[in-house]
Amino acid sequence: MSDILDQILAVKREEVAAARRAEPLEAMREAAELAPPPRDFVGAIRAKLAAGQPAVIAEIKKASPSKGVIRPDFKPAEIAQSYEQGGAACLSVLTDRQFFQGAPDYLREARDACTLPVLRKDFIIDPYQVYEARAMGADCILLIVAALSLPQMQELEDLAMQLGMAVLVESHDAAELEQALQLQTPLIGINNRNLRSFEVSLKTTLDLLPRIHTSPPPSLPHPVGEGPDALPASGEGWGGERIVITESGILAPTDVALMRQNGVNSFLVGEAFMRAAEPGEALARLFAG
Ligand SMILES: O=C(O)c1ccccc1NCC(=O)[C@H](O)[C@H](O)COP(=O)(O)O
Repeated sequence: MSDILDQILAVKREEVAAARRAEPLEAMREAAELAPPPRDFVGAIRAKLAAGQPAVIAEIKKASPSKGVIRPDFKPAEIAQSYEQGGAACLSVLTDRQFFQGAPDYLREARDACTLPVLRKDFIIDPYQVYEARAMGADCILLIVAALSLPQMQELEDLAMQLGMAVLVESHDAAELEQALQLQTPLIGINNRNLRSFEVSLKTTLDLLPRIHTSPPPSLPHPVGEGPDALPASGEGWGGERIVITESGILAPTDVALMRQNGVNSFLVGEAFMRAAEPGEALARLFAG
C-alpha cells in the first residue's frame, strides 16, 4: 500500500488537472500578476537573526494526517495577528484541503490581517501551483525534495523567483539535502518529521547540519574553510546566503535550546502553537529563553 506522501501527491496531481480545467494557466498567470506585491520573506528571517533573535515561521494549520484535528476553533486572521504580536518573523499557512483541512482563503485572510510574509504550505508539484500561490498572495513556496526531481525543483524555483517569491526547500535525509543544496535559495529546511512514517526526531536536524557546511552549490563561492572551520550553519553560510530552518517537533523550551546550542536559530513551528488558546503568547513563551 502507498504511504501518506504518495497518497497526497496522487491527489495533488488530480487537483492540479481539475484546477487547470476550471481556470487555464494563462488566467492564473494574469491573476498572479494582479496580486499584491510580495513581502520579503528571506529579509524578515535575516532581520531577526541579525538582531540576535530566533527567526520563527509560525504555522497556521487546523489539522494534519499524523495528528488529526489540532485546532477546532480555527480563525486564521486572529491567529495571524496573535503571531505577529508574539514576535513571529513569517507565517506558514496550510492550503491543502483534503489532508490538512486548509484552504487558499485561509492564506488570504491571514495575510490581510498582518504585515508578515507568508509561506504557502502545500505540496507543489507543478508550475500552475506556483502561479496559484502568488495569485492568492503567497510570498514564499515550499519545495519538498521527497516529492520532486532536481530538474522539477529547479524549474519551480526559477518560476517562484521570477514572480518575486522566496523558496523554502525541505529535506529529511542526507541524499535529499544534497539535492536541496543544488538550489539557489538560501532557505534550507530540515524536516524532523519523516513524511512517510510520521516519526519525529530532532536528531535529524543535528545529524544533517555538518553536511550543510561542506556542500556549497556549484553556483555559490565555497565556505571559508570546511568541517569545524566552516561558517556557521544557522545564518551566515556562504556570504550569509544559507539559512538552516529546523521544522516539526519543536514543542518545549529545551527543544529550542538544543537547536540554538547547535547554531540553528530559525524554526518552523505549528502544533505547539495551534494547541494554545493564544498562539502568539505560546510563541513568545517558547522562545523566551
Ligand atoms: O504533520 C503531518 O502529519 C504531515 C504529514 C504528511 C506530510 C506533511 C506533514 N506535516 C507538515 C509538517 O511538516 C508540519 O506541518 C510542520 O513542519 C510543523 O510541524 P509541527 O510543529 O510538528 O506541527
